[in-house]
Amino acid sequence: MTFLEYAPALESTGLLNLKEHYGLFISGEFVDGRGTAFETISPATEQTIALISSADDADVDSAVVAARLAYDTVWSTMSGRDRGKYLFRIARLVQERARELAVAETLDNGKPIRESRDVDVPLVAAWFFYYAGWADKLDHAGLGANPSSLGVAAQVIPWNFPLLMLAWKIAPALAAGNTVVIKPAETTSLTALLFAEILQQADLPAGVVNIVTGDGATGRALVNHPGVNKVAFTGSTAVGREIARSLAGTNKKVTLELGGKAANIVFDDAPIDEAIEGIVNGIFFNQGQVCCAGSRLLVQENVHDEVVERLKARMATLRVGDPLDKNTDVGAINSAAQLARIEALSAAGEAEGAERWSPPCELPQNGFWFAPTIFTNVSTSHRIAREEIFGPVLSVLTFRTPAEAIAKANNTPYGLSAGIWSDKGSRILAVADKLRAGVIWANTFNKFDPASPFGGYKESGYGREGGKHGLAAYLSPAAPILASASPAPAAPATALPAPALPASRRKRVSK
Ligand SMILES: NC(=O)C1=CN([C@@H]2O[C@H](COP(=O)(O)OP(=O)(O)OC[C@H]3O[C@@H](n4cnc5c(N)ncnc54)[C@H](O)[C@@H]3O)[C@@H](O)[C@H]2O)C=CC1
Ligand code: BAL
Repeated sequence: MTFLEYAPALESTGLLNLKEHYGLFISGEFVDGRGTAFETISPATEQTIALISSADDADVDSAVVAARLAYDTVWSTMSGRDRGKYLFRIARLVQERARELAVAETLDNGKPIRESRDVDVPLVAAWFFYYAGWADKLDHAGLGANPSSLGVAAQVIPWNFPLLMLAWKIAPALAAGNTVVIKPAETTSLTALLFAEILQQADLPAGVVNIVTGDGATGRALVNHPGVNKVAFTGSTAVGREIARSLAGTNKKVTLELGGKAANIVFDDAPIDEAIEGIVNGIFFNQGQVCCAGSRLLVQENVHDEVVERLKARMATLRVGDPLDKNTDVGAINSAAQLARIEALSAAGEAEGAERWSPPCELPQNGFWFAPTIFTNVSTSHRIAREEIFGPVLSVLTFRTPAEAIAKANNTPYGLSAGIWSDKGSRILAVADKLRAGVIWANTFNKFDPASPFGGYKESGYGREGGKHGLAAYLSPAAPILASASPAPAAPATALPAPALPASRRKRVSK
């Protein structure tokens, strides 16, 4: 079924006016890609929404050339204050088109509309507002006076938060004075292309942001393009590792935000009602397709039975189904491939002896669905306790002492996030101090704020996004010019004048 046949069902929303075919966004215009176009479908129905262009190597090259030209001629020479005005304008336009963006995101990704509407899209606007404020304050980014932008940033993003990850990448890059070529994930390119329309509405100078759609081959061509100065990637640890390897020995600055296997630690003195909500939010938000999901529940042994019983009762209230229904709690899995991964790991959990439970729920016939699932009797050696499932599947382990909780929480190759639930602030601080995780929530989970740095240790990647750390990832310190004790030799009379450098790249002479 084509989108046009499917469209009447959406007309009731009165919001979406999608095209049948979306091109690449290069130098401020939509252009056809030279690769083979592909369909983007609704994971909740498997119906086609639109046809998306695919960028080949030549298209990627055009996008990088456009970004370089915009960097050299417009963006790196513009004042921070003026760059900030564009970011503010983008944030306002995101707010104006918020309902449309939320519906499109839910349609293309499968996440509940309640999340797109109340979390993803408001945070997108918040990210642009936040970094708009930074654009004329780069001297305070922690890199000394007059830090310089890097040049062209290549950004590759995943499908779990399509528009939000785009904002996490583009907003700090632009605020710092870089230009961008970004590649959305192949299953969720739609909202990036609606965002391109917003860039046109905002009159952002051509080439400052370019969007190339396609699969992993497009991403590979982009990150390896010699005209790129900075690479920012969010996605699987396997691809992150490949990117790190392929960029070793180049002078590209790299940030990688990869997988996770977060421990959500519940002590026996925790506020249990709040903890149950935090556990549910930690693993069922966005169907658990979240790199920082609280996928391992570590619960103190003496409250294990009570917590599991209350958790199951709460899970039985979750509504699974149509993501466009505002009462839905758990939507569709993003793709058939992701569903297959979740099913395979869950089957491995059962085969290894863990006890599996899901509330009774009727799943839709078409589309990609997985019921909220909890595994008890899990041991640390089980695959479901070690590997990222990236689905609505919780593995429950127990501990007796804080030391055991810390040891189990850190017993993972990942180090992205963790949660601690306890009534005692001193205990929370003492445990947090020993957890090897980049983000630690206390008596809450899955809270995001643009001012707060986000990123991991170990196989969860390196670098931080958000806050001034996220800004610094797109800057380099001004090169110091050392004052000489003896006077500098006079320039020969015939010397040519030095070429004028853009203001942001001029070096400061130390006093
Ligand atoms: N950290 C996170 O937020 C995410 C983690 N994942 C994890 O990865 C698993 C697999 O999901 P996938 O969609 O296959 O992730 P992936 O890492 O293959 O895809 C993420 C992005 O990277 C691009 N890509 C793929 N290969 C590339 C390459 N060689 N060079 C440059 N870009 C490339 C993709 O087109 C997509 O835009 C999931 O089950 C989950 O465990 C997936 C998505 C997001
Ligand atoms: N990649 C940042 C949001 C998440 O998946 O946890």
